[in-house]
Amino acid sequence: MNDAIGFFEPLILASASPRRAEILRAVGWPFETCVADVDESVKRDETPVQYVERLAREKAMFVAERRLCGLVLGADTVVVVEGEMLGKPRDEEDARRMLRKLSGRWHDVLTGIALVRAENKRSLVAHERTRVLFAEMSEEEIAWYVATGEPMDKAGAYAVQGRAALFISKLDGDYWNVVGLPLRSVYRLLREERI
Ligand SMILES: Cc1cn([C@H]2C[C@H](O)[C@@H](COP(=O)(O)OP(=O)(O)OP(=O)(O)O)O2)c(=O)[nH]c1=O
Repeated sequence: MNDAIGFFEPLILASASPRRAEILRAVGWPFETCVADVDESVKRDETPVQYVERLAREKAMFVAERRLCGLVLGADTVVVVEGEMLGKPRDEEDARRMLRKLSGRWHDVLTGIALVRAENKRSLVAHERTRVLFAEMSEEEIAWYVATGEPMDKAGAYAVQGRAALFISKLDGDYWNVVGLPLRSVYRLLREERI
C-alpha cells in the first residue's frame, strides 16, 4: 500500500521552518514548501491563542492567494510564561532573559495551525497547547546554551529537540507541538472537517 499518496492529501507547507518540514517527512506526508512573508507583530489586546491562530491563518492565506489550487498549511508557535508571550529572541541578551524566566517554571507552548484551500480560500483554524517544566538553569548553563546558537530562531529561546532536552523536567501534551507542528491536530482537523 502506498499510504504516502492514498492516505494523506498532499500539502503546501507555508513555512521556512526546517522543523515543520522534518515532522511532515517523518510520517511520510507528501508536501512542498512555499515561504510566507507576513508581519509577525502582536496586535493590542490580542491573547496568545488569538495571536497564534491569526498568524497561522495569515501564513497559509499568503500562500493560498498566490496559488490556483492545493491545500496550504500554516503554523505559528509561541511560549507563554506567567502571562508573557515569548517569540524568537531578538539577540543573545534577549535569549538569556527568556531562559532565566523559564528556569524552574512550568510554561505553555502554543501552536496555531491553519489549513486553507487555495481554490476557494475556505479555511480551518485550531491550536494546540503543551505544558513544559524547565529545570532550574544556572547562569553558567544559560551562558553555555546561548553560546551554542541554538536558541536564536526558536520561540522561547530553546529547542526541546536539541540541547535544551538537558533542561526539560516534564512535558504534558503533544511533544511535536513544542517542536512547531502538532501533527495529530492537523491530521484530526483534516479527517473531521470538510474543507
Ligand atoms: C519551543 C520550541 C520552538 N521551536 C521552533 C519552532 C518554530 O520553527 C519556531 C517558532 O517560530 P515561528 O514563527 O512559529 O516559525 P518560523 O519563523 O521558524 O517559521 P515559519 O514562520 O516560516 O513557519 O520555534 C523549536 O524548534 N523547538 C522548541 O522546543
